[in-house]
Amino acid sequence: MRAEDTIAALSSGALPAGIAVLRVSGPAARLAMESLAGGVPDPRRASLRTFRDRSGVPIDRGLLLFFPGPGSVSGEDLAEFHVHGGRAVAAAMLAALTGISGVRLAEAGEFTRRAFENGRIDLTEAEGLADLLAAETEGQRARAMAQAGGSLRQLADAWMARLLRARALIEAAFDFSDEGDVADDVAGGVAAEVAALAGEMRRSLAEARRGEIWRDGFHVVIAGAPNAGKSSLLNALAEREVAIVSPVPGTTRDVIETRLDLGGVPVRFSDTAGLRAADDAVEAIGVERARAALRQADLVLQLVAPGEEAGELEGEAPVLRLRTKRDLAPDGPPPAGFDLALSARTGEGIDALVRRVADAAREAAGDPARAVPARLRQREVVAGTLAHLDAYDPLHQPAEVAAETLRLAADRLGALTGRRGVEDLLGVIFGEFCIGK
Ligand SMILES: Nc1nc2c(c(=O)[nH]1)N(C=O)[C@@H](CNc1ccc(C(=O)N[C@@H](CCC(=O)O)C(=O)O)cc1)CN2
Ligand SMILES: Nc1nc2c(ncn2[C@@H]2O[C@H](COP(=O)(O)OP(=O)(O)OP(=O)(O)O)[C@@H](O)[C@H]2O)c(=O)[nH]1
Ligand SMILES: [Mg+2]
Repeated sequence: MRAEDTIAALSSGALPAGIAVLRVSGPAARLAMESLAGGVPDPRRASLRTFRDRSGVPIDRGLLLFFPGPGSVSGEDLAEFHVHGGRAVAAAMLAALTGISGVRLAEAGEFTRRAFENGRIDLTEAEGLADLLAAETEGQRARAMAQAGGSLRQLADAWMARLLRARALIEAAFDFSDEGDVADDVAGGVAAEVAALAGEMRRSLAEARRGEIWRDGFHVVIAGAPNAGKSSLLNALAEREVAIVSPVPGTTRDVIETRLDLGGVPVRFSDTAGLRAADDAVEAIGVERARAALRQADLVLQLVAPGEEAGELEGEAPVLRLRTKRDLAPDGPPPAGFDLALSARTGEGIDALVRRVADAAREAAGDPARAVPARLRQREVVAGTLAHLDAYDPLHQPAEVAAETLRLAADRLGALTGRRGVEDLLGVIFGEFCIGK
């Protein structure tokens, strides 16, 4: 990537569409506007123009916007061509734009990458933008919007400020001491502050699963003996035939997943193979997968058919015990030892179950706007910083070693916002975007 390149792309979605937006960012953006529209409009004012190819033949009539750098979203001169959203229109516009010397097609995420490289946004905000584009539920949108707006950056900046202050105190005490030593009272005060900061980071990491739930979904695993009615329940929840249902025990082998939006929280339901000592080799693999799913679950629905006993389950997730096929004994008393009775056939109890799961998911996910290091990348940075902070022991370490430990911690923490040590990761982070973003 070269910053002197000007990049162009279709930034709006699949064609055909009502309108297509083509964006051009970089030093040749003005030239592009002059070449296609015959001039540069006033900044940030929509202007109706005829766009022409290099021979002067009209391509379309549309709106042109100019966002001068460095105040634009990318931090560079940025032009937007809003045209009719036909395939041939967009293709002709892109051909005309890339025909201009110095203008080429953008790669995935390259506009956002430039915003990062020009200091308009930090890495956590770029990751928040990626989440915003991927958001499917209301809670996901709210969470991503907060992070794109800087919630996690502010947390990272506050941590960094405390760390830098601790370093400054140590370095100053260093400079003023005769023996190159740090007085015990200064060292002790800094150690207390570093321990407090480490405690806060540890609590934040402990909440990381909440952020992951907003991003990936609250994971509900449907488990139980063969024929308990697991796949029937999955289909009832999904309101379509996702999984094969049959009277043959051992029908399901793969883990079959369906995603629902429950009150704004993304929830993943996994139907699994019936748990038993399987003779069939393929079924045994399925049972192993079911066990693995149980270990990953946030909540387990343990299904038990009438006349059967609830067995022991693997994993540590909370369990809701459900008596299935309620229609076979509709007038019996509520079964003892069960949270709910339901019937996939009549639908009885399904709404109550959905409410229970939605409450559990909401409770586990917490406040969507709360800033937590949710992504693996973010968690690794915080855990790595924490490892340095935990190693800090100025009362027992030589002063230079202690000071170096804090320097390493700050270096590591800098990677959270991307100010340091992230060069090799940039391709991974921005490659996740679509072209035109
Ligand atoms: N057409 C279009 N819609 C869009 C975007 C865009 O780039 N183009 N956005 C892209 O993601 C989002 C909006 N975000 C934007 C943020 C800042 C500026 C901007 O030009 N800021 C200038 C001027 C501010 C002002 O006039 O108050 C600045 O910061 O100096 C534009 C869009 C969503 N919708
Ligand atoms: N009467 C009645 N039958 C049901 C109900 N739910 C499931 N069944 C029947 O029970 C049998 C097994 O249902 P499945 O949903 O395939 O059971 P499963 O737990 O997925 O079974 P495996 O995949 O083999 O572990 C099928 O014949 C279903 O039609 C129900 O609510 N009422
Ligand atoms: Mg099944």
